[in-house]
Amino acid sequence: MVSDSSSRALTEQPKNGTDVRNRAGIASYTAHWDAQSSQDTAAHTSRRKDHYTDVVNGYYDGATELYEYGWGESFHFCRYYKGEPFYQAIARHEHYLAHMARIKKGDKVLDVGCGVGGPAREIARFTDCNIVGVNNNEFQVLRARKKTAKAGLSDQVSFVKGDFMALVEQFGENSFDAVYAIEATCHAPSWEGVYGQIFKVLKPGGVFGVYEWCMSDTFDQSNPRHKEIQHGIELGNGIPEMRPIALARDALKTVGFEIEHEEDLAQRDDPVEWWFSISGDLSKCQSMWDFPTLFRMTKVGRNITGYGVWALEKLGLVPKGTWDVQEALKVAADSLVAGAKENLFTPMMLFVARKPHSQ
Ligand SMILES: CC(C)=CCC[C@@H](C)[C@H]1CC[C@H]2C3=C(CC[C@]12C)[C@@]1(C)CC[C@H](O)C[C@@H]1CC3
Repeated sequence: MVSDSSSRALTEQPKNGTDVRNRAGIASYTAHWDAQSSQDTAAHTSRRKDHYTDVVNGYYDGATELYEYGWGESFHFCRYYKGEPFYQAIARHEHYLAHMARIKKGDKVLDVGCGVGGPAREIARFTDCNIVGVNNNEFQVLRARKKTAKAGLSDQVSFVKGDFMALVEQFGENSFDAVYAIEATCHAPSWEGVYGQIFKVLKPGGVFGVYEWCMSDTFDQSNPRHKEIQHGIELGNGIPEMRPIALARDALKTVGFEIEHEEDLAQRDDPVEWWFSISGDLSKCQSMWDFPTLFRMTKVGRNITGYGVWALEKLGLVPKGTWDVQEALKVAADSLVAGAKENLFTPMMLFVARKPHSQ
């Protein structure tokens, strides 16, 4: 059973016609970091973790429409096979997680940090399960509900505005057959905090599957180049603190999970790298349908988007600060590609973890 508070949230009516975004939050988003990675200290990190809701909401209030424009409705990366079109690969990555988390027909599943619901809709169709998506960004929750209604899936997939650091309060203990998170729990101030909540809302014997964003084992905080890449990934992606793989593994174990499988999917010997679609290299285009997605990341494509956002902001058609977030997204793309090439970062550290039956 879900708790009263979540039932209330599930029946909340969208505020039609109202822009729920926090404009001041968007305008001040980049101020959570010192612009120079060398000057961004432990005190900055600690402040971002204390104010993670403002950091993450400031980012997504500004970035969501840009994401949809540049990437679609599933806000994550994926592996690619040769000749595989972009959206097919994105969906396959979601199917793979559903398969690894053993999600089956009729299961009650929680999607932690569900974005605008692209993965939830796809996994619901793929497995015939029922999904609740939780997300602390109201703008995304409203968009997720709208898109889901349009897809005719509202009976199967619903969305709750809520904090992933307080899932028990929202849903009650032992509520879900399975939980998954796709490139979302890196926004949490601590992995122990969010994984601990996930552990509690899972039924005993239930599985948690996650694609985690991590710095790799070769990452060295004291190396200025590594720190520069880490800083760019944080600032460009609304992440209070980028942490190493070992910390995610330890956090899962500390809160009580048994890790059944782990694999950094970025380390597979893929002929098409996961980061090709943000590299701006048109020669890597896998299908003609992917041309628009790839073109947006070329120098010309980036400039067109940049001027477009600048003009929209001047005309008051997008909130003030959206241009800054768009600039931060360029930093994101460059830092992610650098992190991948230098083997310092993965967006697809897969963990499949089970809550013991005895709990
Ligand atoms: C932030 C986290 C944890 C996950 C999101 C991963 C990706 C979906 C995004 C990471 C960088 C983003 C960029 C864009 C779309 C979404 C990402 C790939 C753009 C392509 C959106 C359009 C802009 O003009 C350029 C962006 C570059 C970065």
